Amino acid sequence: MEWIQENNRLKKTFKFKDFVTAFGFMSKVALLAEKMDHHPQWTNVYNTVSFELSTHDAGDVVTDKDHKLAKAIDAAAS
Ligand SMILES: C[C@H](O)[C@H](O)[C@H]1CNC2=NC(N)=NC(=O)C2=N1
Repeated sequence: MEWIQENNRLKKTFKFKDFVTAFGFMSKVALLAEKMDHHPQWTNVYNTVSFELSTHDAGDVVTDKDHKLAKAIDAAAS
């Protein structure tokens, strides 16, 4: 699955083999989000992590910052 843009959100869901692997990925994303000063809206259920990215400061729309974070998230997952 790729990132899809709908309702002013950039969305993607990642599935891992188990919770520990999913949480390891989330730890990486937390650090890179902090470094980028751009933070995802996300949910985690067991081995699944879902993102809905938008830029609150820009009025909750998708900006270049979200596209950059999406790329970094993909890199963290691979
Ligand atoms: C003060 C701080 O730089 C801002 O509040 C940053 C933090 N992280 C953020 N994350 C997201 N997703 N959108 C923002 O507008 C945003 N703003």
